[in-house]
Amino acid sequence: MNSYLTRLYSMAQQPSRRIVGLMSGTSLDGLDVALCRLHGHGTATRLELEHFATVPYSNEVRRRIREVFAGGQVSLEYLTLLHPWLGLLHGDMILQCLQEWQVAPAAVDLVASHGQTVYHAPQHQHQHPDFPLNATLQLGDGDHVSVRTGIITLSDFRQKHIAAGGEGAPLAAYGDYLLLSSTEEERLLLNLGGIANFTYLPRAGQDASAAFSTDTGPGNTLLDATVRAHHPMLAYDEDGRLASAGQVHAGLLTELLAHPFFAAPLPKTTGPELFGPAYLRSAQERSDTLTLGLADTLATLTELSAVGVAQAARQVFGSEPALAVYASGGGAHNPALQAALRRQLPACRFATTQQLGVLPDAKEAILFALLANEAVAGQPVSLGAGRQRVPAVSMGKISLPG
Ligand SMILES: Nc1ncnc2c1ncn2[C@@H]1O[C@H](COP(=O)(O)OP(=O)(O)OP(=O)(O)O)[C@@H](O)[C@H]1O
Ligand SMILES: CC(=O)N[C@H]1[C@@H]2OC[C@@H](O2)[C@@H](O)[C@@H]1O[C@H](C)C(=O)O
Repeated sequence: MNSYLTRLYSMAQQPSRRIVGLMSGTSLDGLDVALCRLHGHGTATRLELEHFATVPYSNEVRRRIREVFAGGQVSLEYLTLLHPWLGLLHGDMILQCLQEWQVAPAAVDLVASHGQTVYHAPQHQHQHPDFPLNATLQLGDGDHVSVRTGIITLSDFRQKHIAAGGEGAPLAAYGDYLLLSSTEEERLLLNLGGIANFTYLPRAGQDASAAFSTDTGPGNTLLDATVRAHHPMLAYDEDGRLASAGQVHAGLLTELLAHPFFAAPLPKTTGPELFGPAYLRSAQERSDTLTLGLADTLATLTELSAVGVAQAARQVFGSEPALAVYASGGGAHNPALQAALRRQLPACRFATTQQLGVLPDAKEAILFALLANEAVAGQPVSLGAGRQRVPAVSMGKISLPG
């Protein structure tokens, strides 16, 4: 029998597994690397985060990803070359982290690699007549990660979710449900990444089918793109200082919110394919705000992200949602965005996932480690046939190093 399959089989029987979870998100800030020890599986899962780092992307790496990122017309050759190249880069970044943490690659059971989303195409967004289906594409080939690191690697998680009837995202519902449900309170886990999304968790032990995840609209992606356009040397508006000095422009906000995405029923997914520079420019033209100052534009985009979250919450929880909200993702570090969220959801209680023992920046990489643990040692996680088509499937393609 293939020795790697034997290894896979024996690790599935182990009481715990050491898994490196990876996430490279829509902000293109870098590769999140989370070395986790996962005990058990399913609702009995216990996770210890041993080490975490975000390995920053150089401007050159970001430039190469942007050649194909969320773009309409891209070079097929460039796309073909970038896929293995990113896999090798991610493999090297893993080895760099393990060396810094003094952990031998042989001591790691699995790598769980999300890869880099370069195009997300739910059917409601692409509406291509030839293809009545959801689709999504992540680059960073798993075989290259596996051969470069010598570690069995799971990758390309989102395809199974689509094959089983979902939109390929958000996948956070699985991890949030297994790790962060509480018997004491219902919770909203709010990821403030390039795209904002939340997971609703009923009280643990209640009807799991009520749990679901949905995107809500832009998080940081438009903020970052606008800052970069004005200050090419800046990656984002640190601590929301620029936005805090501005005023929300009501006319621009109205035009931004006029997009049908915001009124669409939940759950839904989106990406920078929709919430990109063209979307912003169109709203600026309609509201005659093309020459609006940077601070006021950023203040308005910050309010847009918060209103997107609030509108989605109101679609489910009524006009005055009064939930315990736990933020994660880079936007959790943005005081201007946090203030806008409190304005938009005054009856909610806000904290970060740090209060639940989960590092806000590590949560997405941890999710993929957990999904790999379920694929190898668990059973398909069933949240029931509730609001979100949350298919009970194992996810991830397995790459063997040899
Ligand atoms: N101190 C800060 N002040 C303001 N914004 C911040 C701060 N730190 C991080 N951010 C924002 O968070 C972003 C990175 O967040 P994160 O890593 O969660 O995004 P991502 O995972 O790439 O996105 P997605 O979840 O959509 O894939 C940065 O690009 C920036 O916009
Ligand atoms: C296609 C894709 O990569 N979607 C991401 C993106 O980033 C945030 C939001 O949009 C979420 O839907 C998803 O990632 C998280 C990890 C998820 O699947 O839950």
